[in-house]
Amino acid sequence: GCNLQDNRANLHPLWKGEIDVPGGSRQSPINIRIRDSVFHPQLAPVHTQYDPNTCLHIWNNGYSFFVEFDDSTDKSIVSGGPLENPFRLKQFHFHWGRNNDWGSEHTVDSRVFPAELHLVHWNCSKYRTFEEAIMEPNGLAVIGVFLKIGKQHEKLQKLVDILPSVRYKDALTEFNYFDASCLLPSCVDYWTYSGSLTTPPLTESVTWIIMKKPIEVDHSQLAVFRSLLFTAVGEEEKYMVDNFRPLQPIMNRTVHSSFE
Ligand SMILES: COc1ccc(CNS(=O)(=O)c2ccc(S(N)(=O)=O)s2)cc1
Ligand SMILES: [Zn+2]
Repeated sequence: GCNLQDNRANLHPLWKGEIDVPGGSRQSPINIRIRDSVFHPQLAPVHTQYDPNTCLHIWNNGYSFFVEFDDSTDKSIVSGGPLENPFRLKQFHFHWGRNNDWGSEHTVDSRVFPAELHLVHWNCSKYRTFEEAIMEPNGLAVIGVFLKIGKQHEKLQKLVDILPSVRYKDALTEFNYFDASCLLPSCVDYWTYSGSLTTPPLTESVTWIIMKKPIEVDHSQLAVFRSLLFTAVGEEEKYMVDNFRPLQPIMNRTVHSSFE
């Protein structure tokens, strides 16, 4: 968006606070302009090795629902691509809209998708804990995967079926044996750039890896996402929808692609 947008536009409906980080030079999400991306032949495929037994639980944190993993060992990691060393999987979550016309955080040549998956990993070679890593410039690696409406995603259904048990903010339920690699597209092509968390604390600590190809889910699966609530038990119910951050200026960043 242009800089002339009035500052009301920068008050997020969800967080009620400023969502521009003063002095932020590498904020996310961004619009990926394919013709401006630079092919980097040295960018190897990203390699994920996820152990389904490291899956712990699922919880509603009031922004999205998070599936959290045991990150006390190197059992579930991502490596290769733009990463100098392996990063441990901490959690994955999604962003989606109130309808199928929008919902993703990143866009590709201004194309919006109905939802976007984020697989969050932290640099266990350089930092001791996830909480430490989120404050550091190369502390996190987040794989972004676009969702489009199509055939039912069979492996996702196990997750969709349990969502009613985390309908309210702060609800948590046990969730084990889930292989997160089933959420990755078969095509290995991706874009990568330096950015930030898209929710508070908005720290500029993320190496983003955005997969070129979306995965398909059917409309009824996404409809269940929209049945979740931002609000806790007893509060006036607000449906968890439109939990995406507006596009941020690219500033002087280059998006690299792993493909020509
Ligand atoms: C002090 O402890 C903590 C622990 C965790 C957080 C934020 N949670 S988080 O790091 O998992 C993410 C937030 C936003 C993400 S996105 N949409 O960019 O992938 S990931 C804050 C403070
Ligand atoms: Zn996210």
